[in-house]
Amino acid sequence: MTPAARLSATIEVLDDIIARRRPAADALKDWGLAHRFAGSGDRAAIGSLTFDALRKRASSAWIMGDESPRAIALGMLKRERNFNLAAIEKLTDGGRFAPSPLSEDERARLDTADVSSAPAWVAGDYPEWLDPYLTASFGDDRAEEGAALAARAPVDLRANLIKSDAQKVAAELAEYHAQPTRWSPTGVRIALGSDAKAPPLQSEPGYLKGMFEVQDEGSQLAALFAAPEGGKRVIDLCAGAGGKSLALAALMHNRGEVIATDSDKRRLAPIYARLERASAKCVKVLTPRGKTDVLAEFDLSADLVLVDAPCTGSGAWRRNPDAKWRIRPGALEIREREQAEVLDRAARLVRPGGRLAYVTCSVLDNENGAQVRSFLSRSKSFSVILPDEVISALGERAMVFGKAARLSAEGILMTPRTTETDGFFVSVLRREG
Ligand SMILES: C[S@@+](CC[C@H](N)C(=O)[O-])C[C@H]1O[C@@H](n2cnc3c(N)ncnc32)[C@H](O)[C@@H]1O
Repeated sequence: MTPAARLSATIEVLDDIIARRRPAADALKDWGLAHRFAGSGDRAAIGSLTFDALRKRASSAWIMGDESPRAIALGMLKRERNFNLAAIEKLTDGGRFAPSPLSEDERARLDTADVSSAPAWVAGDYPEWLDPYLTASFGDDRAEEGAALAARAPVDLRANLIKSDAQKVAAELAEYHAQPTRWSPTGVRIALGSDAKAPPLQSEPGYLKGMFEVQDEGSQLAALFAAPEGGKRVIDLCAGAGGKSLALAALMHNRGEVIATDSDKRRLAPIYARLERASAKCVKVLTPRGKTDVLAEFDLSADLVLVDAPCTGSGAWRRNPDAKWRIRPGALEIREREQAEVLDRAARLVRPGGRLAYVTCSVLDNENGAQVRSFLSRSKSFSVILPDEVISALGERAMVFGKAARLSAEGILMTPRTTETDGFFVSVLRREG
């Protein structure tokens, strides 16, 4: 396909996503099924154009004065891909399979419009209704924080300490210019090229041998800040596909036990293959069984309970940009209720003197600081471990990290703008002994 035909396809896919409120992955899959002539390179290119357009949806529509899929795609070429007017005209020359030529108005806007006078939710590319929530988290910095959440994310890997380390993984992936990350001692980062194409890492021998997993640096830091100790009992209450369980097991050097469970057995299913590949032998998976409490025997027994809570995922908008336009106020309320429930369940499992680490990949205070404050008002035997103490797990990097991240009375907030990670909140609480 020509670049112009790929742009036409992107507009078609965006139309499906926006008009029918469909998840981007479903719309892209259906487009591929209906256009079997498109090769894998075409699909990847259309996918990255679509995700770029979704990242910059509000600001692209703003500069074009139009919210149509065509306007969003054209605006994105200017905002995200830095195409000048001549380059965009070349893609819209009206040729076979190309989008129709630019109108006078489109030409003028692509030439001169910018977001300098736009409201914060436009400059920060997030839904208008979330503006008060992001103001609560970031105040006057919300447009810049939003813009950083609307940028592309690099690919982050976590070296599996059971089999390897960050230096070895970076050397193994030298062809992709992999570099150790700034904060996480287990992190390795690969920057994306200008076309946003990710390297096929899951076919790498090092991946197949369990040397590394794909995991954002912020998620790695959340596991590190939870400070699991070898030889102890750790419960990963919301284990999902096991990203944190694997990181915890590696930090514990496979000593002690990590009990991984989740309320949804379908989400847990991929954990088995991942544990096997990583040789994470200290992880025991407990599959939920109807109404039976599979953790009943563990009350007051855990040295550490990790709650990687169900959340809006607003901290991961860089990786999942259609989620930010699909989220609704009702969904935020549901997540808040689930978070409170899971925190209360976790509290019952923590032994006296043990710890509870509460983690979200959200930047909304309702899901973070407010949730912790509300938990503390219900659970008088817990108190927050000061963030300065928690981040000391970073050793000599802690001081600089403490200046970059937002530390509050409840915990630590990382964001793409401040720590160059996904948005993650971590609060570590101790039960009195
Ligand atoms: C953020 S995801 C977990 C991601 C996972 N820890 C990882 O690192 O890959 C949140 C998980 O919480 C689970 N969940 C939601 N409510 C729960 C509850 N009441 N008890 C246990 N798990 C719950 C969801 O099924 C989901 O898998």
